Order: sequence, then C-alpha cells, then structure tokens
Amino acid sequence: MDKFVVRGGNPLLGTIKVSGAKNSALPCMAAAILTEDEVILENIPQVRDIETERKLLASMGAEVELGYGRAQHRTRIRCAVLSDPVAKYEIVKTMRASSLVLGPLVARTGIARVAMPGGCAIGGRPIDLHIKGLEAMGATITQEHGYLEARTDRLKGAHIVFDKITVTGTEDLLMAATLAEGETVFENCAREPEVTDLAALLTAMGAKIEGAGTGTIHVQGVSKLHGARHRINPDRIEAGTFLIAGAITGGDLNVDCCEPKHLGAVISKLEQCGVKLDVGTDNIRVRSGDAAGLKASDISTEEYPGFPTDMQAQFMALATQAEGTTTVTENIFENRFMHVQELIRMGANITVAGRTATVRGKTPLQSAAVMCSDLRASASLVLAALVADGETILDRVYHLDRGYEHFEEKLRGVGAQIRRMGDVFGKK
Ligand SMILES: CC(=O)N[C@H]1[C@@H](OP(=O)(O)OP(=O)(O)OC[C@H]2O[C@@H](n3ccc(=O)[nH]c3=O)[C@H](O)[C@@H]2O)O[C@H](CO)[C@@H](O)[C@@H]1O
Ligand SMILES: C=C(OP(=O)(O)O)C(=O)O
Repeated sequence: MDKFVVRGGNPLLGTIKVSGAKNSALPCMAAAILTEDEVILENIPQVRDIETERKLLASMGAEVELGYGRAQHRTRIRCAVLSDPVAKYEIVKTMRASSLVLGPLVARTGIARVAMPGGCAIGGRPIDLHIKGLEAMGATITQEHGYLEARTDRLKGAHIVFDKITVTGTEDLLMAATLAEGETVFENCAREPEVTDLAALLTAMGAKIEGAGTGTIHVQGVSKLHGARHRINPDRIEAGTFLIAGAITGGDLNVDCCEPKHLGAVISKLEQCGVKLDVGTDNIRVRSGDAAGLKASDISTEEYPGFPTDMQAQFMALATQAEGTTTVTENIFENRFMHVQELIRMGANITVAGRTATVRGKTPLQSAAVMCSDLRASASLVLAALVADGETILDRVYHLDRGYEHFEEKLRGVGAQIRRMGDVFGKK
C-alpha cells in the first residue's frame, strides 16, 4: 500500500496546473450510456476513479479508451451495445459515484441492475432520492441481494421536487429525463458547476435542457441522443487545495488553468483569513509571503455557491496555522471530521462537538505517522505535513489517488519535499 513521505518547511513557489474535474468527468462518462454514438471527452483527469468508471462501463459492454494517441487526457467512449446493463458490486464498492449509471442505463435500455453503494467514511450516503425520482418517472424499482433493479418501457416526464439538494441525484435524474417521454421539471436542484458541465455535454448530444445551474431545471425528452465532443471543466477542489498549499507554506504560487468563477466562496474566505490573492481569468496567484499573517475566520459548509464540503478538511489544516479560534461547521455529511484526530496527532488543537469543530491556532505542527481516511482528509494531511517540523508519513494514500492527478509530482514541481513509497499508482 502506497505511502507519502513529506518533509515540511518549504514555501511553494512557481506555477502549478489544475487538471479536469473528476466530479464532472464521472457524470459525463456516464452520459455516454445515453447514445449508441461516440462521445469524446477532453481534459479527463488521470485518477483512480476515472479508471474505475472505465472498468464499470467496459463491464457493461461499452468500448472505452482512456487517453489515446498523444492525448493522455482524452477519452473515447462508445456504448453501441450494452450487453450487460449491470453495475457489479466489485466495482461499485470502490467508487460512490457508480450510482450515476442508474438513470442513464434505465433510460437507454429499459433495465438497470446497480449494486447498492455502501456507507463510506464521510457518512451514510443513501440514494433514496435517485430512486424516488426514477419511480416518479414511471420506473419500477425492486431491491434484492444488495442490488437495485429498475425497469420501464420508457420513462415519462414528471414534476420532481428534491427533498434535499443532491449533486449526483440531480445529475442521475437529469440524464434519465433527456430520453423520457415529455417534459420533466426538477425543483430544488443542485447548482454545482459539475451539473452545468454535464448539462452542456447533454445539450451537445441533442438534449433539450433549460435552467441548469439554477434551482429549477426543465427537460424536454427526446427519443434519441447523438455523439458529441466536450471539454471537462477545471477541478475547482484541486484548485482550492493548491491555493491553501500556497497560503499555508507562505509561498508565491500561481494556480493555473483553473476557473476562478467557480471558486467564489473559497476565494472570499481565504481573503478573510488574510491570504493575498491575484485573481486572473484562468489563474489565481496566492502570495502569502508570510504565513504568520494568517487570521482565523469561521466556515460553514453549504451547497454551491456556498463553501464546499470538499474543501472543509483542507481549510481545517490552514486554520491550525491561523491566529485565533476558527469554527468549522460541516452541514452536508454527518461524519466528515475523520482528519481531526490525525491533525491532533500532529499537534493541532481541535475539539469537535456534533457538526462543529473548533480549531485554536496557531499551533506548531510536528511530523507523525498518520492515516488517510478519505479523499479530502488525505489532502488535508498533506497540507499539514508541508508545514510540520520533520518527516510525516501518510499511510493509505490510495484514498487521495481517487481524485488528485499526480498530486505529489505537481507539488514537487513547486518545491515541496514529498515522495511516494510503495507500489507506484497505476503500475500494480
Ligand atoms: C462524485 C461527486 O460528484 N461527488 C460529490 C457529490 O457527492 P453526492 O452527490 O454523493 O452528494 P449529495 O449532494 O448527493 O449529498 C448531499 C447530502 O444529501 C444526502 N442524500 C443524497 C442523495 C440521496 O438520495 N439522499 C440523501 O439523503 C447525502 O447523504 C448528503 O447528506 O456532492 C458532494 C456534496 O457537494 C461532494 O462532497 C462529492 O464530492
Ligand atoms: C467525496 C468526494 O467524492 P465521492 O463523492 O466520489 O466520494 C470528493 O470528491 O470529495
């Protein structure tokens, strides 16, 4: 099992490039199920979840080529025949986003069997809203031996009000609605840029969608979709993680190839913490110069455009280095504080009561052996290790490999002392 060894103390200097967003790429790959034609996606990140999705689609009979010719970040998918419309547990268990194939599969083939995703480190993560929505569109759903089976002759348009805002729930049902008969109106939708990115691909495939990126989406179903080519948005969470890496190390870092418009809440919070940012059209320069100037500022996670839950753990690492008391309230997932105990092992002063963590700073961090528990918790521990005194060893970095492309190589390129020990990702 791979580990990272990180020696703290270096300010990060130079330019670091942001990859495509895994959370856009995953639904866009699933959208290829909706057509017999070829879908070409550009700016696909080379991360483990994308390889898992490739396996998932291939196991159903799709032809999927990840990176071809010299275009390492391009993917070609053709779902001409879906001989086995089943998402098997062996694949689903390693990636929560597998539930994204449920809607497109039942819409295209009239039948889908998808293994129920289990709970994960950050919370229970039910998919009841996906099921409820598909039932409202006329699908019959049964559950047996850990699998959901959805069947329909053809989905029908419906009026669906989400009880709770759900990102992949909005994406899953949006895909299903594109091939349904008649109009579907969704209310209380997720407004995340990843939903808008997916809607742009679906529109390029011939879908009739209005309102993506707002709380209400209208879809006029069509009988067939065609192939398309689409470029995936930059990863706003990777970009935010690098901004914090620059700020926490007192560096001068140009975070390039990002979309600052998607980072409003993160930018404004970092500025409230005293971080100096120069925001360009597709880059942000973080110029802290002196990490000693960081001040505490509270965060509370919310759906987009609020402060993202996927940046909470990384922000907590920064809060350990800010002067004063920071409260961090996690409103989206019930158990997303797994990084706290590990940060405490490194010398942080953090207490947790219910959904709120209180961080008292600034505390010097020391190296330790720590354990990654989920994707963003892993990033938080790397950030802490970059300013810790001595050599930190992070175990279970396979969590991080799910969603960050060549993380250690990118950080090394701007002066971090970080190396991987164990089997090299992708060569096992
Ligand atoms: C692949 C992907 O895009 N993952 C992102 C997506 O996850 P994901 O789409 O799984 O997260 P959701 O937006 O669905 O979850 C939000 C909340 O709704 C609850 N819920 C969700 C669905 C449902 O059927 N029933 C239900 O109760 C969840 O338990 C959670 O408390 O959005 C999250 C919230 O921004 C991010 O942290 C994840 O990185
Ligand atoms: C929680 C995340 O991903 P997933 O929904 O795939 O678990 C994430 O990207 O931070």
